[in-house]
Amino acid sequence: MNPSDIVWHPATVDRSARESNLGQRGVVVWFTGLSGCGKSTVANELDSQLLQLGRATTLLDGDNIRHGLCAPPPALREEHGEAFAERFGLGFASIDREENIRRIGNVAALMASAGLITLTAFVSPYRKDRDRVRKIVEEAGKTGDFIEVFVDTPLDICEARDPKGLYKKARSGEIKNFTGISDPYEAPRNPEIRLDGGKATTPADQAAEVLQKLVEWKVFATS
Ligand SMILES: Nc1ncnc2c1ncn2[C@@H]1O[C@H](COP(=O)(O)OS(=O)(=O)O)[C@@H](OP(=O)(O)O)[C@H]1O
Ligand SMILES: Nc1ncnc2c1ncn2[C@@H]1O[C@H](COP(=O)(O)OP(=O)(O)O)[C@@H](O)[C@H]1O
Repeated sequence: MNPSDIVWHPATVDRSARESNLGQRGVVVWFTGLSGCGKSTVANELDSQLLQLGRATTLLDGDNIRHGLCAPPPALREEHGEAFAERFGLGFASIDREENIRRIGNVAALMASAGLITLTAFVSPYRKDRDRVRKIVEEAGKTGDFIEVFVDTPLDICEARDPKGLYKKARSGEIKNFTGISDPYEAPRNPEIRLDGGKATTPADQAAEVLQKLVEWKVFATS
């Protein structure tokens, strides 16, 4: 197949019309960090705070997306067969994570193009993968549309929390390629926002810190 046979069709209703209808800019707020660092909790809290302010949002959470769009091979086998499951199912090898983030990065960019404040919560451990999403989102919109939020909670705190018992399994070798234990986490060098999970702050305060930046950066105005 020749890629040039697939031709972009310009939309009749453009992004700026959608954004002005909603009274906000479409952006991607990309939470990244170790398992258990607080990504989902803070992103959900931010989602609630934004809803209270009447903002149009959506939230894409790694755990949930891996139940559908990025399901693992065993979840696809019965419905689609072995070959399909092996080809399209995703685990946690670096190439699988790359495809996970590529798929979800494109989905997030589409949602931001629809004018939504798009919150995402993925471990997304590789800098290159996150930087690719930044590029996709900014090419679909403009510089400033991708807001990387590093939830910087030390590994020992994440491991002590271990809400799903995954660190315990990773330590015993039952789970392979576990981020922070047997797989790398490449911390962002210049995130737009860094939340210090090493100090005693509530998820509500952390979410409020992000919210304040969104207002400061004129994603929307508060009345
Ligand atoms: N090997 C390994 N490494 C990291 N995480 C693992 C692994 N196996 C399962 N889990 C669970 O899957 C959640 C991470 O999924 P993501 O899609 O966010 O991962 S990634 O961005 O593709 O790296 C992650 O969710 P969170 O704990 O919410 O971060 C874990 O619950
Ligand atoms: N700021 C915080 N202070 C204390 N505990 C927190 C904080 N943020 C999250 N938690 C707790 O840490 C655990 C892991 O949070 P979660 O949002 O599931 O992390 P992640 O999505 O990064 O895996 C949960 O039990 C949650 O209640």
